[in-house]
Amino acid sequence: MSLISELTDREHVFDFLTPAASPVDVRHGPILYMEDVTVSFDGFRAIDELTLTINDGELRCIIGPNGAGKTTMMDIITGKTRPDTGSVWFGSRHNLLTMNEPDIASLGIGRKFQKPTVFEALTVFENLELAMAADKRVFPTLTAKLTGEHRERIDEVLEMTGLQELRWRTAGVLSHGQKQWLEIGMLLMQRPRLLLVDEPVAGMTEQEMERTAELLTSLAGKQSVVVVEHDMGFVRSLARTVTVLHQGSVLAEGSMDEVSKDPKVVEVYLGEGI
Ligand SMILES: Nc1ncnc2c1ncn2[C@@H]1O[C@H](COP(=O)(O)OP(=O)(O)OP(=O)(O)O)[C@@H](O)[C@H]1O
Repeated sequence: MSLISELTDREHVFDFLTPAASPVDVRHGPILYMEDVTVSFDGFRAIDELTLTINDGELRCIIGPNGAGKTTMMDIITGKTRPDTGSVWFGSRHNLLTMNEPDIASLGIGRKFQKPTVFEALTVFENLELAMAADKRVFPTLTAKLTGEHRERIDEVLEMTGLQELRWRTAGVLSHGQKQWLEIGMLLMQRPRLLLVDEPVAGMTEQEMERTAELLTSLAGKQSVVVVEHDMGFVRSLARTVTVLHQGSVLAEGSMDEVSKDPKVVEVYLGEGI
């Protein structure tokens, strides 16, 4: 079909209007399933036969000493790094190893890196608006004027992140913690199914850490959240299942109390205190 006839054919569904992907199917199992995943860099196994399951709606903390493979694991889930062997499934329908980074993101996997990357010159509201526009499922329906539905979503996210009062503030003047919450809010604008959050509380005050724990806890259930964190006090405050990674595979899994008493875990942390 030529471009002209495509444009004049009102029955035609344009590619950009087609839903990004079929929905995630979690009826028969977890939202994320990694099995026997191995990645080597110049012969060094950064991830070594890693098997990990994240349930739908779960809030999971991943801890582990430096170099344990936490970042590489996130890179594999988001399609940034391809494993040498193994399988990675998002629900029972989507084989993530056959997909590229943008397609994985549009399936509903959002990633928050350690440093906040908000648009400092824009207001909190504009940052959220822009995050919505970046969603290719929403972009075609966004007009110069926001629809009521879009405004409602921004209001919802402002409430979830506790930034209602700051909606007209320029993001550049926010505190470090507020910027982190705004960036989490930007990810939420796209209604992700799985959020990967890397060291959210690094550089935060005690009060900001408490607020972040509340925020992440409140997100669980509606979406699944995987938090990689070094701050053990914070992980304890989330009081969820903790997975300890070491040398690219799972060393222990359980509550923070359980894993911190595990002799294998104590040995790995070499008395640093866990
Ligand atoms: N692109 C790469 N090339 C070579 N080696 C790499 C690469 N990426 C990671 N590694 C190595 O793989 C291992 C795992 O690294 P990774 O960054 O995943 O660990 P981590 O648990 O996130 O560590 P940290 O807590 O310090 O962030 C490390 O030994 C690292 O040096």
